[in-house]
Amino acid sequence: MDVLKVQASAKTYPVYVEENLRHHVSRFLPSEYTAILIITDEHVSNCYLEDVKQGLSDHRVYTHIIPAGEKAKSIDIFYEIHTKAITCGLDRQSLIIALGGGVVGDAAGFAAATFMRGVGFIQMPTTILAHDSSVGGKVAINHEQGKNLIGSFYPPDAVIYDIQTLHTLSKQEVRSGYAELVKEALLADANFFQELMSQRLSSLTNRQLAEHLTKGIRIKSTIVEQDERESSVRKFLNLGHTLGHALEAMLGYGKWTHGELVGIGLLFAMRVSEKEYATVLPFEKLYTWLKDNGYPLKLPVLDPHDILAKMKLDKKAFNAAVQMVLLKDAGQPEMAEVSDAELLDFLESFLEELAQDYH
Ligand SMILES: NC(=O)c1ccc[n+]([C@@H]2O[C@H](COP(=O)([O-])OP(=O)(O)OC[C@H]3O[C@@H](n4cnc5c(N)ncnc54)[C@H](O)[C@@H]3O)[C@@H](O)[C@H]2O)c1
Ligand SMILES: O=C(O)C(=O)C[C@@H](O)[C@H](O)[C@H](O)COP(=O)(O)O
Ligand SMILES: [Zn+2]
Repeated sequence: MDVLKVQASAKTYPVYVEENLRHHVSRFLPSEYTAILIITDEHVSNCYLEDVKQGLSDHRVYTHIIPAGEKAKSIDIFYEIHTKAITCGLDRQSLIIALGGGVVGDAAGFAAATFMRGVGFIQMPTTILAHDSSVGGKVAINHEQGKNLIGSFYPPDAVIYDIQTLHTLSKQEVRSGYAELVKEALLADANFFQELMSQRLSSLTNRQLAEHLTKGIRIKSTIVEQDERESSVRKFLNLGHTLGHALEAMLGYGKWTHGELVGIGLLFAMRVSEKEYATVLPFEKLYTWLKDNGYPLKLPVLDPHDILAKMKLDKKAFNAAVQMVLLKDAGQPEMAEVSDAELLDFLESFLEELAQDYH
């Protein structure tokens, strides 16, 4: 089995990646817990909750099912998880397991970080995208006005990634997850980027998927180990997110997937980079790959001023100035401050380019 180790300041935690792990979770628990509360969503619970519970039959186990989708990263659901934890009698030696995609991981993780000021937490990702969200310790819920504005850094005790669960994902969710893999490739591994650009998502084999996920997790863990709390290089993992997050908040949480909008954000970051560094990036290659693989690229009509206002809520902003992750080349990210006037120009021409369908 592939077992990676991630070194955080508070602990080193294992990331297990293999098929069928959900049936044997007890084997992978890193310590004794007094009780376990599994948080999952309404889709994942139908497919996998029973399997996980059976593998934990030697423990006192409770479950709580939250709505599927981005709307569950809300203060109401967060409060609901706390209420459930209190009702079930969880104590400081108890464990919260997040069984699901990034939404469950982020919301349950933030509840675990705050319940009694922190209880045990294990990530059991069930989406491709969650190879990214389950590693690194970022946990959060959304504010109506902006993504992940209420959150914490709270590394898990372990990540148990049963990649057999990925077989039930919809095509849209496969696309969403691959956008984060493309982001990681663009940041750190130009060969991996080329490999992904020659991959049709509809013809992925299990082996290819496992290899891509392992490469993505390695890139992510290498970065977060250097800068857990995002004071320097971790900012690079936000490539494509300054615009992506702004659009998620503007278009209504959950209408588009996180990865779909990160895909558009990557294109925008490339265009800004090309202008800032007078360079040529593989914009056309990425655009064509996104299009060929069915990513939606047509945005509704949006006012660049409104987008800019949302971009300023980005957590990387400094003194009200937008800081973007740009690329000097594939594998060479840089942070740069981009002025409001420049951004308005870039946004206007980018939105026009997308509206004209580029080709
Ligand atoms: N914390 C981080 O570092 C980090 C990193 C990247 C993204 N995120 C966050 O992750 C979230 C997106 O995560 P996501 O894309 O996993 O979305 P998600 O959790 O909403 O899952 C997507 C959909 O797939 C369903 N689903 C999940 N697993 C399934 C399975 N195995 N089979 C069938 N259906 C399944 C879910 O019910 C949901 O409807 C966003 O909120 C984003 O901000 C966080
Ligand atoms: O782990 C990170 O750091 C990331 O930026 C990964 C992103 O893919 C992820 O979407 C993250 O939640 C964004 O963080 P935020 O701090 O911009 O909310
Ligand atoms: Zn992301």
